[in-house]
Amino acid sequence: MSKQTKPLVIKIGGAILEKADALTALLKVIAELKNQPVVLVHGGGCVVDDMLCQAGFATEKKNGLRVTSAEQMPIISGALAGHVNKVIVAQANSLHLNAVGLSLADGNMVKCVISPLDLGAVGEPKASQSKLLDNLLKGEFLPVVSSIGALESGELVNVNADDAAVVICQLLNAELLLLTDVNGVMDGSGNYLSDLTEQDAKLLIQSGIIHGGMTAKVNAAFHAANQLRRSIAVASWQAPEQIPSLLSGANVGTRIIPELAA
Ligand SMILES: Nc1ncnc2c1ncn2[C@@H]1O[C@H](COP(=O)(O)OP(=O)(O)O)[C@@H](O)[C@H]1O
Ligand SMILES: CC(=O)N[C@@H](CCC(=O)OP(=O)(O)O)C(=O)O
Repeated sequence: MSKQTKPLVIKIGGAILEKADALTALLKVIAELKNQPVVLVHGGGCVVDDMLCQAGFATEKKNGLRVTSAEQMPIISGALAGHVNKVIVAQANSLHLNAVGLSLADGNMVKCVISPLDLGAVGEPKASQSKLLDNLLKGEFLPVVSSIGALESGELVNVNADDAAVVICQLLNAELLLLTDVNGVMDGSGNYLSDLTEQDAKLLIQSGIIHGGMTAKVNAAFHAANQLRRSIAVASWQAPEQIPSLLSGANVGTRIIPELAA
């Protein structure tokens, strides 16, 4: 692995686990990315929905973000940092990817504060220390990171997985791919947009054309794009063979365009 190669953070939504062979297909593409350090950040919202429902909890979301009570945290952390994380790690290791499962709090990578959006035990993540990831990447491991974080006080918090991917990208000054179950962001006619500015995104969110989990994703992507001053791709995990061309700048999915401050 070249020390100069910028790491690539790939975020996958939980729905990939519900589509037979989709995760394996993506992992095979990752295995073929030569000399490219990769960190996989995953969600699992649909698994959390199922587990909360089985435990008798109702699911409430605001703009795609789960309102999280302290009583729900054992189930949510068990689903994301436990079940989903270990399924991905085991599958990656069956393809000899040298995967290691982590959460945001491991190695003090990320510190969280309670989100100001009145969502309960939901964390707003801040990049802290990259040493653990630097060492894992140097050792040619594949870090697989869940979106469970912790407050300075030690309490666990639930972090939206797109926000988790953005903070890991900031931590490593990495490239970021947000892979989801659709080909990108759609406009009001159902056409995929090849690029999206923040001004247009605000209008699409106000009119409800961008809604639910896509709102959280687009907001997270602008946060990253504006801070890193480069575009961020939102594309589908259903076509992982497109990842190499996406990395070389091909028009795949929707590019989230940064506001270029004067
Ligand atoms: N304008 C839009 N364009 C594309 N998808 C949208 C849009 N608005 C809402 N969505 C929904 O957002 C979903 C992706 O968000 P989410 O379910 O949170 O994905 P992930 O789990 O990959 O983070 C899509 O499956 C789609 O149903
Ligand atoms: C605060 C918040 O919304 N947390 C998310 C974390 C998982 C997630 O984001 O999963 P996807 O990427 O599959 O949507 C949740 O509880 O669903």
